Amino acid sequence: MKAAELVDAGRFELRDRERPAPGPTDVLVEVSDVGICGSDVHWYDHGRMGERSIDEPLVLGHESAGQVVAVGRDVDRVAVGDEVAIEPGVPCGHCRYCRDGRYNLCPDVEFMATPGTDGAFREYVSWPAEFVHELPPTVSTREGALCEPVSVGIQAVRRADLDVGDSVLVMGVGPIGLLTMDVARAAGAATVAVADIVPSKLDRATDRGADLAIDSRTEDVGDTLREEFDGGVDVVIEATGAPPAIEAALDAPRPGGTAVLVGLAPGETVPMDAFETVRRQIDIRGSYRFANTYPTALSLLGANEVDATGTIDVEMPLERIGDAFERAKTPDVIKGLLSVN
Ligand SMILES: NC(=O)c1ccc[n+]([C@@H]2O[C@H](COP(=O)([O-])OP(=O)(O)OC[C@H]3O[C@@H](n4cnc5c(N)ncnc54)[C@H](O)[C@@H]3O)[C@@H](O)[C@H]2O)c1
Ligand SMILES: C[C@@H](O)[C@H](N)C(=O)O
Repeated sequence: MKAAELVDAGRFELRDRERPAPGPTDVLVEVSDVGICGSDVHWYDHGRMGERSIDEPLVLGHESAGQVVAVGRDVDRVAVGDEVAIEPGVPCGHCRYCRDGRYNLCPDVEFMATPGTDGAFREYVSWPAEFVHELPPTVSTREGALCEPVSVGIQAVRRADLDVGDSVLVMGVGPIGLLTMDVARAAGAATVAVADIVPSKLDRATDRGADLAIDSRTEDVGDTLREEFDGGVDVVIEATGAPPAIEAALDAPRPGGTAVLVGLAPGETVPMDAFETVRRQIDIRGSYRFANTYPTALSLLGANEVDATGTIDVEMPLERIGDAFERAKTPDVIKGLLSVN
């Protein structure tokens, strides 16, 4: 089979590899679509992520879907011919976090496209059957691949304890922010505001139904929201990872409101007005990856509550992976997708 290996920063090579054989509890998936995530682009640009580097060639891609072409002898959840979304993180299954259902916090999770666990930019993936999810007939494999970023949004909205009728600010409308906006709406948000520093992104969010778009280069997000929403919004979801935006996000909830931090800012510290956080009794919560979200993502996609394919701006075959990554890096592009088979 063909596999796109990242062999060095900025350099993919398409190589022949042995097609994997599924173990007794695995399925073999013929991969059809794989999204390009910001973390893939980071690996591509730098060849490393924090302390970890690509000492061996690494196959990127953790937003994937395809068709089951073989199943292990103990598998009965899915069958040959089923189209499935592949959930990229396989936790240990027995630590305290796995046991209480928060398997996104498992310290021994094997997550696709990180050193030691190849991702899905290849023709076939063998994966535990427990972590593939059959697509309903109304969900395409292109949408199935994007269950992953939709899941990040579902996790964030759940962490926010968002209530019907809430007002929400989504800070940053890249793929995670845009999809989170849809999920928040589906969860009952009455009003969704967005903030970004790129006008085309704000326009895109407005086209997708944002009620208020704030250019945070020229406006103070907290002040604008306090004015528009009688003291601030109920829920803020931070989806930039940019320290100034995180700082602004912490200032935006109304008294008694919640700020959920999704954006990753490795190694950064962000000032927080501790007095105001206490006085306004703000809940600040982190939201990391996702657990038990794929069935919900599939329901939302099947019901057209989330427009995942509307985020795809660049679509290329696996052979053009380098071009696709270069295009995915440009600020006007929301999501890149590679067609594999
Ligand atoms: N917590 C998790 O599990 C998880 C999962 C996936 C992604 N992430 C993180 O979420 C963040 C968003 O992911 P993405 O793929 O959408 O990223 P992205 O870079 O495509 O989008 C970020 C958006 O934030 C905007 N932005 C940047 N600086 C800003 C500022 N100062 N004020 C307002 N807007 C600003 C950008 O213009 C862009 O539209 C990233 O930090 C990513 O690493 C976290
Ligand atoms: C969750 C996933 O999308 C994120 N990029 C990660 O690697 O953690």
